[in-house]
Amino acid sequence: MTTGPISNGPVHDSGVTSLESKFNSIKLNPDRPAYVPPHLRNRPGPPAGGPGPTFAAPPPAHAGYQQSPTGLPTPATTPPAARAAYVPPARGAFGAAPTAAEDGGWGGAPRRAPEPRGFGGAGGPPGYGSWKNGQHILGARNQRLEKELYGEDGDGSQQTTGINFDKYADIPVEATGTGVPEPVTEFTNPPINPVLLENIVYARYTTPTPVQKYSIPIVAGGRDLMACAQTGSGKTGGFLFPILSALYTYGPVAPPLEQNSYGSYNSRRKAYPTALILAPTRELVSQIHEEARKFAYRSWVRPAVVYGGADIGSQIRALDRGCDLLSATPGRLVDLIERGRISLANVKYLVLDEADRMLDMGFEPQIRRIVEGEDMPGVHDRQTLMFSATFPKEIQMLARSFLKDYIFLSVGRVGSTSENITQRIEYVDDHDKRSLLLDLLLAEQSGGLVLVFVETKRMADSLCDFLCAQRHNATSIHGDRTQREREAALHAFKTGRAPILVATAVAARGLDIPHVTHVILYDLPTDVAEYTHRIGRTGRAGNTGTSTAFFNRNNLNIARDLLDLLKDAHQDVPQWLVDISTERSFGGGYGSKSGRGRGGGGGGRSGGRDARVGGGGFSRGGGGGFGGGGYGGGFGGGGGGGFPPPAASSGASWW
Ligand SMILES: Nc1ncnc2c1ncn2[C@@H]1O[C@H](COP(=O)(O)OP(=O)(O)OP(=O)(O)O)[C@@H](O)[C@H]1O
Repeated sequence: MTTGPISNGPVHDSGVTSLESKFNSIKLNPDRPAYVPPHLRNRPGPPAGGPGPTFAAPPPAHAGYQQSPTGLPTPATTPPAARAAYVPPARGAFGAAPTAAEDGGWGGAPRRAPEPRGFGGAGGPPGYGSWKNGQHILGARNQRLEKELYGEDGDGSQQTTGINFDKYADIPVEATGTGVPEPVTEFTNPPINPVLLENIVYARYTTPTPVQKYSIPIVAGGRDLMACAQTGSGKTGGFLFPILSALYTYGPVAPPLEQNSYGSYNSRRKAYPTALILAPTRELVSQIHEEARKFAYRSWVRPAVVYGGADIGSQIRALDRGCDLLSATPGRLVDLIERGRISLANVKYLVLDEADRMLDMGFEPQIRRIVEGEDMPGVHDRQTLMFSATFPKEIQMLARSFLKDYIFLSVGRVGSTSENITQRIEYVDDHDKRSLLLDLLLAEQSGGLVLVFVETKRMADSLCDFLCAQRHNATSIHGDRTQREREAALHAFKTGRAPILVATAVAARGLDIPHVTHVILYDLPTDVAEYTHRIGRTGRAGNTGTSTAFFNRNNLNIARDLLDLLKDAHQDVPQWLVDISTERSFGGGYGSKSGRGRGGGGGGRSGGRDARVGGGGFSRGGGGGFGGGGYGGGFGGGGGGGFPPPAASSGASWW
């Protein structure tokens, strides 16, 4: 290597001097009414005092709660008797308890809930339940399916919680908005439906993470939610748990009349999901779908998934087998809506996962079309939930049009990274990056998987080729690879056949891959929020991990935000980064991507604070601009320099 990287260690004079000379030539220029849940709105007749839905007695096959031969934990939380005639408790935030959700009960006499799809009720295949005559009929246990969904103890297929999992409890949480309910402290009934509790036990979750503790009662109380919580801290459960719990309690919603006018489905059957989860990448929606399958086990709810690049015919056939909770990428969803295969008329729960990404320039028009331009119920007739680890203020402001009187939840310090990740920043010029990468791979001791992020598809290919030529088992994932190739690459990586994955931003968000111990940012993104998501592929669920970011003069625009983020996460900060950032601060010029800079939108780095709350608490020199205190402030002022979404995110093709 001709120029060694500058390490994070103590900075010697010579290092500073050489850096100064490096940068010398650089010009730094740059009392609410009782709540009626969405399911129950527009129902004729008051449900007051009516009996709640009952769970049918479980079939004998699983009544005894035998120890599963798969070695899965045996649910001890819910004795069978409790499930046999479960009546949901009166819930503070809800109005009267709902009546039994009998067939036809949702929308008045002419509407009729569909018969349990395909499976014929209690006699359905093991593992799949149904809803009949207002009763939730659990499917029998299915050992093969349990093994598939939950893995076996120690088989490495599932993310296990790490030594720092309990420390999540110490993370400060801020919930703002009106009438924030008390968080739950445990997975218990109430408020969680017993069917879901069993599946949570199968998944070996013992304690809810902070975002789950808050989201469960918030969503159960009928509220909209914007939740900002660190990467790997359980946001998926944060939306799946309360939604599935409600679906198990209240049962299916009858499709509109058009569907049933002939008493049976015609050949062009339409899916009417009750819950819709939108996420930016195919791999992420697949992952969410797999999580949904885990927690929908034995219930009446049929999760489904649609995403681009895969055979649409088989996705349509899968929709025909049931689609109550749909995970989708926006493009394929629009396609299926246009083909008349999916209607959003029954959507009661809308989730935007990675919401800031879903609402940036690349996706926002599609999202707006799906939410406002099709047949989805309006904002007051559905619950809308948004989740991300980062939430720039400008995106929060944009998001408001999709939400009603929402609660903003912030888990952890301002848009912060998890302290479970040891973050290193190395100064390295472009021509030395390959050499440093090889050094890092050689020094890799953990035996874990290494994820290497690059900025372009071409770079992903060429770096992967280079690593293979250097006898490293590497593979790559990016937007120019076919879906089959992408899936094969991910599989090879997960199983350790190719323990190095070179990826573009397509793998930056949401992916939860066990045993990723090191994330290397070979190229730094232009935006610190993206940095947060990329390094967040390690250090998940209380596990520890390391990230190494390669920094050079091309990354000056991110220097100050990076510095602040490292400090917030109590990381070692290289002195040269402090120097560069200081120089930048006084030199003026480089616009901050985050809105944290001068004249910024009054926001935190990645927007970990409720944009409705004025005062710009996390703003540095920011203009406030959101009403200056209290709620409901206007969206005036703000100044420039806030958060222009990264140019790169104006479309998906770059990844
Ligand atoms: N209560 C829990 N107990 C144990 N493990 C959990 C719990 N909740 C979630 N997990 C596990 O933690 C891991 C991370 O969860 P998840 O993928 O939902 O994180 P996330 O917050 O959505 O991350 P990202 O911001 O990257 O999307 C997953 O493997 C999940 O199975």
